[in-house]
Amino acid sequence: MSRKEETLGNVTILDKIKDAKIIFVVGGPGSGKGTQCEKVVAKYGYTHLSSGDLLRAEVGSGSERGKQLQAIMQKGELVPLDTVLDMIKDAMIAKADVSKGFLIDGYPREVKQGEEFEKKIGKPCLLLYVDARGETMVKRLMKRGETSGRADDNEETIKKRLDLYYKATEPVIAFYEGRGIVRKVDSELPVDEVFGQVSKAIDAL
Ligand SMILES: Nc1nc2c(ncn2[C@@H]2O[C@H](COP(=O)(O)OP(=O)(O)OP(=O)(O)O)[C@@H](O)[C@H]2O)c(=O)[nH]1
Ligand SMILES: O=c1ccn([C@@H]2O[C@H](COP(=O)(O)OP(=O)(O)O)[C@@H](O)[C@H]2O)c(=O)[nH]1
Ligand SMILES: [Mg+2]
Repeated sequence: MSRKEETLGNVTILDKIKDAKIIFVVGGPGSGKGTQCEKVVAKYGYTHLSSGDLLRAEVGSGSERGKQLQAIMQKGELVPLDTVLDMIKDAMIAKADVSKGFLIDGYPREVKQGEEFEKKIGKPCLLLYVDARGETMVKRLMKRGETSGRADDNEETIKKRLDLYYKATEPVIAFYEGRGIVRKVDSELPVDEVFGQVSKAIDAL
C-alpha cells in the first residue's frame, strides 16, 4: 500500500471514530470506574477501554516495554503520555467498525492527556466523574488487593495513587466542567444506585 492510501485509510477510520460517542470515565483509584463501565457495556453495548487494563496487558505480555511500565505502575506513577495514548488509539481503531460508543476508563489522568487525546482522536461528549471519599477508596482497594493480584493494590502504592489523583487528575474534572460535559455520580451508594445515575447521564446524550 502506498503512503497516500495508508493515510487515506487512517482518515476514514478516524472519521468513523468521530461519529461514535466518546465518554471519559474519571475518578480516583478504586472509586468504581471499572465496575460501572462493565454495567454500561451490558446495557448500552459500548466498547470499554481501560487505560490501566491496556497497560497491564502489555506488562503481562512480558515485553521489554512491559517491564518498564511495570516498574512505573508499581510506584503509582504515570507512564509517559504517548505510550497510553497510542495504546488507546490502536484499541479504538480496532473497534471502529463495530462501536457506537467508547468508554475511556481511567483517562485522562492529567489535563495534558486530555488535550492530546482531542488532537489525535476526537472530542468527548461526556465526562463521567465517579466520586467517592478517599477513605472509601483506600478501603475498597485494600479489600480488592486480597484477591486482585495487582502489584499496585498495596497500602504504600495506594496512597501514592491517591495523592497523584488529587494533584493531577482532579484538575481534569475542573477543565471539562468549563465545557459543561461533566456529570458526577455518587459512588458511595450501592452499585445499582450509582448505575442509575450513570444511565441518566448516558440517556441524556
Ligand atoms: N460498596 C461499593 N463498592 C464498590 C462500588 N463500586 C466498586 N466497588 C468495589 O470497589 C472496588 C474497586 O472497584 P473498581 O471498579 O475496580 O474501581 P476502579 O475505579 O476501576 O479502580 P482502579 O482499577 O484502581 O482504577 C471493587 O472491589 C468493587 O467491588 C460501589 O458503588 N459500592
Ligand atoms: O493513563 C494512564 C492510566 C494508568 N496509568 C498507570 O496505571 C496504573 C493503574 O491504573 P488504573 O486506572 O488501572 O488504576 P487506578 O490507579 O485508577 O486505581 C496507574 O497507577 C498508573 O501507574 C498511567 O500511567 N496512565
Ligand atoms: Mg479500573
